[in-house]
Amino acid sequence: MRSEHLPLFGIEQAKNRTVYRLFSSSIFVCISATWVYRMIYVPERGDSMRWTWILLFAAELWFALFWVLSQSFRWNRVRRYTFIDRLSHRFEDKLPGVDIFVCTADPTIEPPLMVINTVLFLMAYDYPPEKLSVYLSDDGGSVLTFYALLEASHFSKHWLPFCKKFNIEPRSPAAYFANISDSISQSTEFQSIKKLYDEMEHRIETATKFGRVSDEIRAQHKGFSEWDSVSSPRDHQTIVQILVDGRDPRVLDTEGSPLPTLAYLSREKRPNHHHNFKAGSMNALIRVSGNISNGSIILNVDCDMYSNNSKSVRDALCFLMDEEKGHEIAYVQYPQCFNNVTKNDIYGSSMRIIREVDFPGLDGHGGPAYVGTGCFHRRETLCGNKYVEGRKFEWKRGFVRREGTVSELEETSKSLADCSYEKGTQWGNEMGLLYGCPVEDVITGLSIQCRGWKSAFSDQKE
Ligand SMILES: O=c1ccn([C@@H]2O[C@H](COP(=O)(O)OP(=O)(O)O[C@H]3O[C@H](CO)[C@@H](O)[C@H](O)[C@H]3O)[C@@H](O)[C@H]2O)c(=O)[nH]1
Ligand SMILES: [Mn+2]
Repeated sequence: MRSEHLPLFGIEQAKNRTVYRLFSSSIFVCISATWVYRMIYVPERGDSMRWTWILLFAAELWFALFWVLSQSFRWNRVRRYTFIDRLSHRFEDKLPGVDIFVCTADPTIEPPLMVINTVLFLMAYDYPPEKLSVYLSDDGGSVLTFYALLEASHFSKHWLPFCKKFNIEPRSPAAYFANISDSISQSTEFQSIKKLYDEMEHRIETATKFGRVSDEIRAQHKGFSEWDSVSSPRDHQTIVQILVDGRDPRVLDTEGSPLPTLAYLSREKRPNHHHNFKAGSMNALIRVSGNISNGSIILNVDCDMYSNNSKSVRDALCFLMDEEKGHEIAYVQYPQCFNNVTKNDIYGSSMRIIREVDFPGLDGHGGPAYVGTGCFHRRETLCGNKYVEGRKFEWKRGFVRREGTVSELEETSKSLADCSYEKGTQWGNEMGLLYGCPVEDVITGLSIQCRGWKSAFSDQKE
């Protein structure tokens, strides 16, 4: 086979599939045994226990139906693997633009320092920076979050070269500094980056503690003036600020490499207008990013996350860009893990079951649900496109830069995030994330699958 025909990803049976099937069958035998027991020992007519017995039997049948349905998608567990080197070899200069959305809603529950740690690992992804844009949506409309993001834009000029030079993982500064070996912590480069981080942390914590940003800091950026007219988090105009313009040849990190674009968005909020929670902010992000960078791939993460693999973007693209099967896949979902579960996971390992059993199983049947974070979408499919058999995506167009100065882009973006923009449109219904459901992510994923698309689950742990 010529190298351009080698697939970018493969699928294999998950490990221990037979063991799981044996386990599952043994449970089915036990369930059947309880039915036999219920049928043999039904109390006689007139016995007061008779109806209780029959009702219990009905409940057990109902439970068994639920159990059989859930086994049906656990039966064919699969595992996917990718060939990132083939992707780089064939597509390095045609890689698409990737727009990354981070959502935050409240500076007290979601401290600005945590939010910018998420932003910083995203900026440090191993991907051409001129094709990467990170957007922070702040539903809290908080000047503290904006200030922290401004600090992050300065710190990223040191952090990104550090990550690249030492090839570190994970690239969230807080997570990285929390698990450091003694040998690394002796190096001068480590000590100087740690010092910069600690100083930034101190400034952000101070501002957070006092709940305001000093006039001295306010003078550093024109964006702060937007807060002069903000009366409350639930009543303010749209704020769009591009903090790093990746197109600007003068904006470079300390090693002279370009930086990813970084933008802050706080959509308009009015007391009499329903804002539709995260789905509403995601839809505003889709439109605003479309006006600024218009990447054809969208990654969405919650503000309290980090990725443990800096190559995730490339990994996801192996699925979406594969010439043979990629055009069927609408989104690639990654698993979630939690750092703060108890040692023995007393919550019944439910997240482990999703990661190791349910999602690999769903992946063998057309793909997993979209769970709201760690998911790469195609912009087109998120905006309502239907799957058309035989239609392939054109990557050769690659990446088109938007024209216009930063202030022009900010100005034209504002109306896209206004309360009135969606009136009389299909946003929240046929386009973007769906409204009206507390799990907007799951129903959005299902509606994408109902339009004919498949999805993929990628879990790169070994
Ligand atoms: O009005 C809102 C409310 C929430 N969020 C953000 O949405 C994310 C998820 O909200 P959270 O309250 O943390 O919900 P969880 O239950 O922890 O999140 C899971 O479940 C949600 C609903 O299914 C998904 O949206 C999330 O991605 C998924 O991680 C967070 O980053 C929030 O900042 C907003 O941007 N605006
Ligand atoms: Mn959460």
